[in-house]
Amino acid sequence: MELVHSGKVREVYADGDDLILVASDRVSVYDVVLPTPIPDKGRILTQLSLWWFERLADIVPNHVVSAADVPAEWAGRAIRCRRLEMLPVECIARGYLTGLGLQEYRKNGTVSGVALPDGLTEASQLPEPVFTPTTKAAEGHDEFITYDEVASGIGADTADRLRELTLRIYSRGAETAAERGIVIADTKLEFGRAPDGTIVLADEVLTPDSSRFWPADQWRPGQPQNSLDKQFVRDWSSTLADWDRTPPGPRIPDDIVEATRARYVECYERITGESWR
Ligand SMILES: CCOC(=O)Cn1cc(-c2ncnc(N)c2C#N)cn1
Repeated sequence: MELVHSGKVREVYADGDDLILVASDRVSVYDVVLPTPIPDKGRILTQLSLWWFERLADIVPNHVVSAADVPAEWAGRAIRCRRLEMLPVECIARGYLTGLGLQEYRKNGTVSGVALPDGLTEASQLPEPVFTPTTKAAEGHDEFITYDEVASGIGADTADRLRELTLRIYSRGAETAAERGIVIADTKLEFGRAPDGTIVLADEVLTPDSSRFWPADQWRPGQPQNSLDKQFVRDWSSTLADWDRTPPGPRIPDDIVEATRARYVECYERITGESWR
């Protein structure tokens, strides 16, 4: 099995015509992968992705071949996927304004070329979810691109399909999560094209690594929101006077590791309604 990509929190292997996506227990904050694993994080987020893939199958086909037919050492945290021709667009849907989207809005009043109402602030809910695609930058941060730039790159029909699918998947996810007391503020999806031209949902879907998960009962527009999953690590890391937020970063204390693991279990249990075994 050949390693074809090693990311911050995931590896991708080639196995014949398939790929194996392997989620690690690594956690990344402020774009730095910290050296201490969060036990079960990879398994929890993989099982959450699989739960969403199943429930989104009426909207879009997905790349999952098998969650069982993977090497034993990766059991539960790897997915065998069909190899697609990946579309070079990070398909982001935003229901709330924060992060780079808020920065863009404060500069231009738009995000990815989409005009937004005046007077929005940190964590404002948008009148309706917005498709704000970015490029897949090889290095550094992804760059916002407009819908027209997407269309000129991959064709208007495909761009339209990606926007429609991204917004429908986000809305389904956000509505489902809201019923469970979780705000999914935004999410990043990736799609590929199957040999017959079908657009297929790939990558991971609606996880706390690909999306912002906020506790709904603490939502207060006008201030940065607590991350449901990463806040303990963020708060702890911000108390470190002697860490300049460059790799490798300091070891995470046991209590923060355990509290963070518990939050990933909570995300899984609240979204799926199933207890984590
Ligand atoms: C240099 C960047 O490399 C990666 O991101 C690796 N990567 C490839 C894929 C992928 N390639 C085909 N078919 C797929 N189904 C998928 C998925 N998911 C995902 N990440």
